[in-house]
Amino acid sequence: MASENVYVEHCKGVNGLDKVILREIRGCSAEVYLDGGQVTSWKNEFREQLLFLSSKATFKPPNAIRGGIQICFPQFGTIDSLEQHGFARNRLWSVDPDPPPFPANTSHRAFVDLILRHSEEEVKIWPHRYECRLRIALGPGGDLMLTSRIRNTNTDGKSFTFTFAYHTYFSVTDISEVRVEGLETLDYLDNLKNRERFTEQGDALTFESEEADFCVEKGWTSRCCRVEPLG
Ligand SMILES: O=P(O)(O)OC[C@H]1O[C@@H](O)[C@H](O)[C@@H](O)[C@@H]1O
Repeated sequence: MASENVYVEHCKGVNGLDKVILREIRGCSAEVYLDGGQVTSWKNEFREQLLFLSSKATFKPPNAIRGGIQICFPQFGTIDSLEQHGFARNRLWSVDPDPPPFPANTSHRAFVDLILRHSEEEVKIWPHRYECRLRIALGPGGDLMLTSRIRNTNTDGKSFTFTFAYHTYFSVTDISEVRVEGLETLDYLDNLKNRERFTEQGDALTFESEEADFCVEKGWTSRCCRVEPLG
């Protein structure tokens, strides 16, 4: 094991890409690729996989890894002129060797802090300098926490706007049993119907088939949902 402790292991994953494995004593774990700063696996104490990772995921940078939790920054979806979901998911993040400590009252030992900074090449397509920090922590009970912080490092004091998303692919065995609560009665844009606007009328979002792709709008945030068959 090429690791420094049992909670955090730095090793190589598919195609020799750098990967970090987080483990907690009850058996839960998470895997994070530095490519995309992406969580690709999250298992509970029974070693059950909670995230979906496509069998078609190529693990060939700079292509985004299809599945897990993709980081969409500085643009979510096609809201603006950049490529869909921005470029952070195509970039190689680095590990912060000296991360700020957790607040004293927590007992987190399985965590990794990642950093992504602008590249001069990127500034040509998105003219801003930034530092994006992402802390991925696996709690003692197996809960997974992602905390992100974006810092504007433009030297000319220019502000910028961005959109951000944790684009999460959950693994579900029977889509007809899934209910998403808290978003009902909101408008949604159906991507399978040319982004036509509808209002969900039920007491929860449910899915009638494995073909669904929509974006729910709530205030200044939007949540997208796409259902695809395993594979
Ligand atoms: O294929 P991409 O760029 O990784 O995007 C994945 C999905 O992202 C979702 O946000 C969209 O609603 C889907 O339409 C899209 O397929």
